[in-house]
Amino acid sequence: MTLSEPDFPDTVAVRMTCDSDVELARLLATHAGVILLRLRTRKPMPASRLKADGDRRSHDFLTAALAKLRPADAVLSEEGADDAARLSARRVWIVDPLDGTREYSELDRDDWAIHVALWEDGELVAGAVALPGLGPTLTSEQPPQLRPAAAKPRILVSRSRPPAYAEAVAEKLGAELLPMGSAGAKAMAVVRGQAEAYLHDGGQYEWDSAAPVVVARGAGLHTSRVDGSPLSYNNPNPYQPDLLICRPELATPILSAIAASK
Ligand SMILES: Nc1ncnc2c1ncn2[C@@H]1O[C@H](COP(=O)(O)O)[C@@H](OP(=O)(O)O)[C@H]1O
Ligand SMILES: [Mg+2]
Repeated sequence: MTLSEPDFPDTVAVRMTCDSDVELARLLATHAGVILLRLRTRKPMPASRLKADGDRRSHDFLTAALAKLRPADAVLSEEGADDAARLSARRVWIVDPLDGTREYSELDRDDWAIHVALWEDGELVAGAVALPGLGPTLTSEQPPQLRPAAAKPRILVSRSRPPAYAEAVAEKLGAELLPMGSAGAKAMAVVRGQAEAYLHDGGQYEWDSAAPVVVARGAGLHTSRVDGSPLSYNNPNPYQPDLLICRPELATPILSAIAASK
């Protein structure tokens, strides 16, 4: 695969400044965001085409850049064929080239994201989530300081597929549910103090949560499955159907409410 002309100079710039894995994650996610913003604003096209082109272009950029800049590492991407070599690799980049694909194709929405995470020797060690519609790319190393929590907890859920028990959990906690697209956008809204929790159940894959989770951990948030068990990455089957990211003081109350509501 070759890099397209407008992308190549940026990749050269990345190569000159990318000794740090977290900095590389930040630069790649941010640049993929530029590619996606450009595609979205350049000329009108049907939503189905925009989604397909966005997924493909961002994936092509990320995988070509990683092949060039980290040739010894494996990659697990939502948009690529899964290569079993990742199961014996020490370092695996877990990427979602466009999370919130549906929202990306709705031109007035900004709840979509690019996820770049690095798994090394059994753990997520670095990552970045770009939010091109909103501006910032957040990383596991320099997340913003957590703001004070709202008195009435705000729990983010999928716009299209909220957990069946979400209403019951919210009622038990005296919380409100806020629908939003994209796992990365929801997780970063918790990091940025716009909500207290993100709850998902019913289906998801490792690339949907790897980068959001490592950034959220860097910010001091709780991350787990909805039964409280640890999240684990680079598994033979990357299906990981549920997720809780929340302020640490809400972990026990939310997990108890989930257990009582499921
Ligand atoms: N039930 C389900 N099964 C598989 N993937 C799901 C899912 N619910 C949500 N997801 C994925 O999780 C991400 C966030 O979803 P949502 O916006 O609904 O919260 C989306 O990723 P992509 O946009 O990368 O496909 C979506 O496809
Ligand atoms: Mg996704």
